[in-house]
Amino acid sequence: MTNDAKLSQLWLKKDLDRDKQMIYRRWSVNKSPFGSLQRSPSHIRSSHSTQKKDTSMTTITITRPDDWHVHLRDGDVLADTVRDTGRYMGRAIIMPNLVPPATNLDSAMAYYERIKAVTTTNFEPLMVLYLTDNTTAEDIRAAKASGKVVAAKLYPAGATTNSDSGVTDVNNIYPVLEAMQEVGMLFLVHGEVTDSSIDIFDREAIFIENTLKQVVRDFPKLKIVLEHITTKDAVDFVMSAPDNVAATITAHHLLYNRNHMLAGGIRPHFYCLPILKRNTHQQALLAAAASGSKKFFLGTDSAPHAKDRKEAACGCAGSYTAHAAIELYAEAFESVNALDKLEAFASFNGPDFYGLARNSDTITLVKRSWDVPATYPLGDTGVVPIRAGETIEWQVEN
Ligand SMILES: NC(=O)N[C@@H](CC(=O)O)C(=O)O
Ligand SMILES: [Zn+2]
Ligand SMILES: [Zn+2]
Repeated sequence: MTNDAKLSQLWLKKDLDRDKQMIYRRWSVNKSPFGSLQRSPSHIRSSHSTQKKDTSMTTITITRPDDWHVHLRDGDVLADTVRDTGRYMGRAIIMPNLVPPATNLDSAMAYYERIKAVTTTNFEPLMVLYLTDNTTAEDIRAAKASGKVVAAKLYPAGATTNSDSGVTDVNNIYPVLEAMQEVGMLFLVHGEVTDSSIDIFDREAIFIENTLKQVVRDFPKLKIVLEHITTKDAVDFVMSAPDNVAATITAHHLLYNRNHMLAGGIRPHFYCLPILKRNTHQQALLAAAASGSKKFFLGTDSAPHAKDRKEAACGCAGSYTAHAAIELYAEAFESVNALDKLEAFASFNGPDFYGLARNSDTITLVKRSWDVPATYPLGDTGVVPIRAGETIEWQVEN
């Protein structure tokens, strides 16, 4: 083939791709009951420019999202994490695994006040109690009555970062779960067994079999969120469970699998718990998120650790995504042609499951590549975010 012929084939392919995109866009505008997908007028687009990506003004406007699982940490890093999450998230479920953890109404409310003190937007933190073997039904009732604490979290003792004072046996908290079911407080679950003889890649699936199925059976009215699911097993379980069972999915588990973490060198910033699984599980998570099922919603599990605590002989578990949460989810949904499902996942399914009102205003995402910094400030240290030194394809308009 001559060079010219090759070139014209290339252009033809580009045009076909563009046609496909236009069809998709039209379909989205017509079919999506939520959100709108628009393109800027053609006269401000350059036609065959190599900058197509930068000048192509595909935009999506969606109801303001919430983050149903985030770690803001405490102390001098709080201003940094709250700034990132509060940039456009309406609300967030604030994980209580501080040192020491927020185990009762007083410590949760003191934490709430520290967050509010550094909040500069309309962002509203939703508080969570950290369950221990010693949590009482009375702790639950008092927390619920405050109106500020909406959930309590099960960390199996030793399962993840700052889980040492977590629950050693789910049967120890049965009276607490009884009270939660009665007063309508959500039960959030880090779903992994802690038995050291169980392979780390199997810990979620075995937790579902050995513990979660039992709790779902014993508490039919308790609202349960299986947090940060990572396996097809979890997707199948949640899909077939009754309506009181739902799950959050992180952006990094939608975008990555264990090859990204382990092939060609070990990349500690992808190390989080539950650990990234093989790509078939990633595909199952993408399918679940893109299915439109109301059972799945946005929970970033953005979990910052200082750079030197991650890049270490024994690095901490947790990945930082709050700098670009909805932007990364947009990439993930776009990768499976499901941008029309992003709004329900990010902005409707969470509040609907929690029994809270949806946000009433909107944010706009623009398809425009930007460079992610190598680090973001985190108190007097820095955190290496997901995609550090690389690009992200979507940007939120200010
Ligand atoms: N996800 C993580 O890998 N880490 C979280 C804890 C958690 O959510 O399990 C953290 O607090 O760092
Ligand atoms: Zn967890
Ligand atoms: Zn978490």
